[in-house]
Amino acid sequence: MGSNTVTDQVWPRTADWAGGELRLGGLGVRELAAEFATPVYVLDEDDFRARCAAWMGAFPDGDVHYGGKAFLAPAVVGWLRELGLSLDVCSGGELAVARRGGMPAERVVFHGNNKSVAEIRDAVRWGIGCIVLDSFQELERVADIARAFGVRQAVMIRVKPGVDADTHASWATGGENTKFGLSMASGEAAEAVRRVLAEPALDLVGLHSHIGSQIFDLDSFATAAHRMVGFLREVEKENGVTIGKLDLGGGLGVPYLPGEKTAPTPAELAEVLGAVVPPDMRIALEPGRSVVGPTTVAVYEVGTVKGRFISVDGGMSDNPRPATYGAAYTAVVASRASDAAPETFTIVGKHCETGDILVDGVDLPGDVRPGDLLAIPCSGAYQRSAASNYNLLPRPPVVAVRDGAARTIVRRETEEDLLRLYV
Ligand SMILES: Cc1ncc(COP(=O)(O)O)c(C=O)c1O
Ligand SMILES: N[C@@H](CCCC[NH3+])C(=O)O
Repeated sequence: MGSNTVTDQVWPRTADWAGGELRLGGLGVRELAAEFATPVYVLDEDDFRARCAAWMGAFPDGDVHYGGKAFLAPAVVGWLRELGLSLDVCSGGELAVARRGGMPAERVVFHGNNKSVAEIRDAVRWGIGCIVLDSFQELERVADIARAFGVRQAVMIRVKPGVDADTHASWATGGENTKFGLSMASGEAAEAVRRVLAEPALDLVGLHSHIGSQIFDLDSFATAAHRMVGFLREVEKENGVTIGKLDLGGGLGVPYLPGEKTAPTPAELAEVLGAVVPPDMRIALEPGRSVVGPTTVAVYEVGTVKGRFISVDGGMSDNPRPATYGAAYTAVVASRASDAAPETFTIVGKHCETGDILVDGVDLPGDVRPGDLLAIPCSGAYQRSAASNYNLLPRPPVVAVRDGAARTIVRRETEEDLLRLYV
């Protein structure tokens, strides 16, 4: 463990080491921690932009909608806008951030299995590009609201393609046994197509499916695409219409651990889909994790070392993934070099639960001590966006680094923020 190396795929593009210190975007973590305090999420903006560009390059004739649920901030919306991506939102809150970030309404798609009437009204009033219908009740609601505003609302229908992708059960959404979408197999989805086509206030622009998240197997995407293409052609024929767009959702996985299998690239996904989807069908994709996950490094300060337990200044409130899903991470001592022999440690947070573990077993220099900075890579997706105030910890900031400059894009919560809701 003499000198750290950043040769592995889990680190963002601009990560490097100087004298045992991790540098991101040209800035050392010690300097970042001194300026922004810890815990802090450091986002490599060049890496984010490069990942967006890779998606755009892989689907030059399609649409890339960033899955905002993975991580969203007005600054991120600005980058997406500039780079030509569209944006998926799944709540009124995400919609508000899209708006704050200046995303044109027509480039925003609204998802969710239970959008409220208020959310739908707000979206339609704003002129949202598309609403993805998830149930018959919602179909009626959106039609009523569009009629009331005197507009014809563009919609897609979310279809269950009947594909059980190989991933954590909580993240698999393409099978019959999921709350999302309408079943292709039972005829529900075909009935939804008929009802939308019969409704003058709705404009059916495409069909949508999303088989789940953190998926490495491109065959699952191919199978879903194959079923969706077949279904789309079938309903086109039955109804004598053309449905231009096939939105195949997000879900491409990323490696969290050194040496883990590499993730398929957007280009590889495009190649697989290109063999299944006819060229006259416009493809849309909704990558979230594969855009933002690897861009961000979580930096914590060690507070205590007790036997094999290293306690840091965050925990399950800023990263609920290990406690919720048993998600595995790696970590390094990022603030100094050490020649001490490695020992296996468990990195824990400061919450009142034994399950408050961030990294369950990682080799670190045996002389790790209070004041050291630990860096956990691949911390960009479903962490800050899923953070809570459990035990009334303020949620950490997200700092974007680029070319030797750092700027806060989400600030740290303060005690005042925590107290503001109490009446
Ligand atoms: C409809 C939809 N689109 C896109 C995504 C983004 O998925 P991921 O972050 O796995 O790419 C999700 C989340 O799984 C989703 O539910
Ligand atoms: N929250 C999950 C992903 C959920 C996918 C959202 N549609 C995770 O941490 O990996």
